[in-house]
Amino acid sequence: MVEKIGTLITEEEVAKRIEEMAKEISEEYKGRTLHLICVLKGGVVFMCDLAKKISVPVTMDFMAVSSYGDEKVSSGIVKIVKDLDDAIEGKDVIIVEDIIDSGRTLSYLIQILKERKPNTIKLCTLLDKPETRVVDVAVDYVGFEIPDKFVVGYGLDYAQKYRNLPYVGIIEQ
Ligand SMILES: O=P(O)(O)OC[C@H]1O[C@H](OP(=O)(O)OP(=O)(O)O)[C@H](O)[C@@H]1O
Ligand code: HPA
Ligand SMILES: [Mg+2]
Repeated sequence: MVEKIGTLITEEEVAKRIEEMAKEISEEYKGRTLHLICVLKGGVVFMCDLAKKISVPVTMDFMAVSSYGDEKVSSGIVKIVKDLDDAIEGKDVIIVEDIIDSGRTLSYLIQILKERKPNTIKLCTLLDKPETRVVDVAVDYVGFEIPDKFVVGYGLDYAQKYRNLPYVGIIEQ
């Protein structure tokens, strides 16, 4: 089935906002090395574009979690599919996500990663859907607040499709 996709945030708007976020992060982490943790798969497109605009030294690691499967509603269970390769003890970490929706994924991740004793740990997400929050999470960097709509593109999927769209879209039923 081919869904019809409407545009919510254009490619240009995303690029502009990512530049602003990268500038803010670069200023805050001046003189330090920043360890970016990408939450796969959704976070990968955003993290690549964000990292390219950050001016302080950056290292990267990747973690894969899954709670949505092929559905539009979270199963409520966050499953680690791939853990980090490297220790984060003493590092200045930012967890990079495509979206915070119920909050379950980031709340779970921050909890388990704090136990590994990073020097600092912050959260960064391209999209935030505040209306659908089930678990409270303090996010440090937010690209855009969006309404309660299932979105795709820029890393976000529906049944694994549409991650490569260069903009954020909404599936029109
Ligand atoms: O705030 P939440 O309700 O937890 O939703 C946000 C999470 O859900 C999606 O990932 P998903 O589990 O679908 O895996 P994916 O990144 O591989 O698509 C998205 O990429 C976030 O990681
Ligand atoms: O709106 C969404 N779209 C795609 N994946 C998601 N995972 C949580 N919310 C969403
Ligand atoms: Mg997903």
